[in-house]
Amino acid sequence: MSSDERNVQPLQVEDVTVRFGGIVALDGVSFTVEPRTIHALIGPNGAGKSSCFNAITGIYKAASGQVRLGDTVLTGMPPHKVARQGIGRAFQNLALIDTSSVLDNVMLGRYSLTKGEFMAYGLRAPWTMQQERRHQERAAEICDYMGLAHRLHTPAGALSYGEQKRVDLARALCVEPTVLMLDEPAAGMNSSETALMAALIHDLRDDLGISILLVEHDMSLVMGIADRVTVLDFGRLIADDIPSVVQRDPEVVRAYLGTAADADAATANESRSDSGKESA
Ligand SMILES: Nc1ncnc2c1ncn2[C@@H]1O[C@H](COP(=O)(O)OP(=O)(O)OP(=O)(O)O)[C@@H](O)[C@H]1O
Repeated sequence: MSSDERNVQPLQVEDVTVRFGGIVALDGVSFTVEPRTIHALIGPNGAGKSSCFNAITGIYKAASGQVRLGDTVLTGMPPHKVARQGIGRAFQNLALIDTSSVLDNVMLGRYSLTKGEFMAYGLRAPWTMQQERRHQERAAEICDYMGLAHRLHTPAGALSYGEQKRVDLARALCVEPTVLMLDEPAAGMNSSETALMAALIHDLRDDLGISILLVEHDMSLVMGIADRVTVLDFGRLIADDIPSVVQRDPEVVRAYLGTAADADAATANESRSDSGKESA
């Protein structure tokens, strides 16, 4: 699957705040995903990464601020319209239909592009049949690129975890994205599977010439492939730079080590109180 010279625009997150009642999940966050870069969004648990992804894709409503793709304001659009602007998203928790074939699962990704044509499909107008064939051919081409050509008609539930991850990615690619958003692509993978995923993300960027925004907890993956890293902590942006600078940023080190130190302290406290119980 070669690059089709997509017009890739910067994705700009501008002063975005997301609230849930009294909780500020995202607090005036701004950063830019430059065209054709691999951009990582990291932070400890509860930092606001998923809220940021959901605000970009229209699942959460921002209390203030806006998200733009080039000159197009995405804020306020429903998720399927955001997808139609060229924002593809793969999910951490695979949401595949186990009993449907790989091709049918991937075709679901085409929905946002074909929305509005379904009435005509129902009436089986000749031009819609041609359209559907074209969509299926494109979905099959994307599956081929993802190494799934021999699995097109296999039920998704019969695939290995690694293959299912690739089906989910193929589905995200079906909206012909200029920005591909990946939510913990290496979650649940061992080190060799993670290395393969890193190579795949690199190839996607290079072959398609698209931008990639990923949330990932695996720091070796992030630092190995990202051109730029944005770090969130308690909903605030604490760093936004190239990986080598972010790694040495004292506030980032504190955010991560602080979490680890707190966890150690909590464990130590628990074992202290447990031993206290035993001796009581
Ligand atoms: N739908 C929701 N309703 C209420 N609070 C929410 C909701 N979604 C997120 N939050 C809260 O917003 C804050 C940020 O959560 P978010 O899931 O965005 O963080 P995260 O960085 O993605 O965390 P993790 O790495 O654990 O997935 C947390 O305090 C969380 O409890």
